[in-house]
Amino acid sequence: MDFKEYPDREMLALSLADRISSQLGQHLRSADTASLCVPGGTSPVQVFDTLSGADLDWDRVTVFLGDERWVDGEHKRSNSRLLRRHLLRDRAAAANYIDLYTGDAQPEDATEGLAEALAPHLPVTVALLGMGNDMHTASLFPGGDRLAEALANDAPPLMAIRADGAEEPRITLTRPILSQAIHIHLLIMGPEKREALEQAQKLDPIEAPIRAFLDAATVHWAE
Ligand SMILES: O=C(O)[C@H](O)[C@@H](O)[C@H](O)[C@H](O)COP(=O)(O)O
Repeated sequence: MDFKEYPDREMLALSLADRISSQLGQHLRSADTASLCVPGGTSPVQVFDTLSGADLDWDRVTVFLGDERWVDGEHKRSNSRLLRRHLLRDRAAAANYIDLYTGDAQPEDATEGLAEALAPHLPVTVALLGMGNDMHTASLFPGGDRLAEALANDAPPLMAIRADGAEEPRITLTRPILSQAIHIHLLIMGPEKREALEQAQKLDPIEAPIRAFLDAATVHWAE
């Protein structure tokens, strides 16, 4: 695990957005397309705002979330809503966006179709992850009803998951898809998350799902 500490959140956002756009740009030098998987939640807003203005061939980049809350795209808890407001605008408005919320009654109904839609964009070029204080990442929650299946090496690319820590049913990319990303970044801010990260390093993924990605990740932290 590579740990980077920044003097403040603004520096973190600028530097991480620059790193992500450089890695996508570098990939596009030798490939026709690139893919970017991003988290929802609240932490990535500043990174998204900066990244949306990056000078990239965005029309060759496919963007999707690592997980989505099973709510309508206009709901205030929708991660897609956050993305449309902060990432998929300015230059990044030209990106190809795969929305994980399909409008199906249950996330289970959407997993197969989405797996087909994502397949041409794998492996993920850059995966940006977030983490909750309970050490979940994407919607891989400790105690999640299908967590063990989602962490297995043979997990399907996406799964529906329900957990006490999640307010609504979720759809999430699973361990194999996220861990096979070419570049993995973890964005965390504040002392509680730093403590949670230290704790996670001592635990198994079934107790601390973020643990499954730490060896390959660059962690970006600011107070
Ligand atoms: O939909 C979600 O909730 C996420 O994708 C989730 O994995 C998130 O990244 C963490 O919960 C951190 O969230 P915060 O940035 O809000 O702390």
